[in-house]
Amino acid sequence: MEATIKVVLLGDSSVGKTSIVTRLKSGKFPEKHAATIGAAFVTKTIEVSTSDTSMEKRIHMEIWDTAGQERYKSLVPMYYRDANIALLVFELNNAASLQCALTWFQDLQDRAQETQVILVGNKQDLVSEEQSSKVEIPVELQGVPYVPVSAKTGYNFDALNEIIISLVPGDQFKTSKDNEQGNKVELNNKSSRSGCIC
Ligand SMILES: Nc1nc2c(ncn2[C@@H]2O[C@H](COP(=O)(O)OP(=O)(O)OP(=O)(O)O)[C@@H](O)[C@H]2O)c(=O)[nH]1
Repeated sequence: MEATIKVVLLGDSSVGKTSIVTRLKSGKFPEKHAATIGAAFVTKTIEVSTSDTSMEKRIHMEIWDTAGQERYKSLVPMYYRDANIALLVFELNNAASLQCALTWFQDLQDRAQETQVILVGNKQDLVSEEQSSKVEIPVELQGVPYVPVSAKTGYNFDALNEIIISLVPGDQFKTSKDNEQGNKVELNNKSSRSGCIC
């Protein structure tokens, strides 16, 4: 069973969106950092194994990392359009960045109601465990899954992956047979369209 989902990261500049993408993709913390220009795109496949091998799932994630700098803000809606999941990233040591995440949440509610949201508090390595679990989540975000992480140490990335997996709707999964069938339909449509044009 396979599913392809679009995941987008939103949040203030320097909260660690690119570092989270790198940690998700390769399990590493990037040595060099440069502010994202516009947006960047990577893919990552997660294998979900179960005791019944016929039920094994593969999730292909198309991950869009957006730029947090103000000058790119107007471009961001283009990237979260049609996203299945949005990671709203803030820094645990910076309360203003949580307010910025709230602004993105309100934007999504206005323009992308279908997108599922995960609130990600990054840089857990810079605060105490108590501070990261006692974050004052704004009331609007209180029903949203929340996970404190550290892109630097890898803390809680298993939990983040699990939340992502749990948010992929069952009907998004197709068997390879379904996919072949989809391709056949697509080919048939193409040939009938080309017939019309002639
Ligand atoms: N201590 C610590 N630093 C981090 C962590 N994640 C990212 N950083 C640092 O935070 C800074 C910004 O990281 P980026 O990943 O470039 O942030 P961004 O949100 O993609 O920034 P923009 O591209 O400007 O939107 C860099 O200096 C990173 O090294 C973390 O978990 N812990």
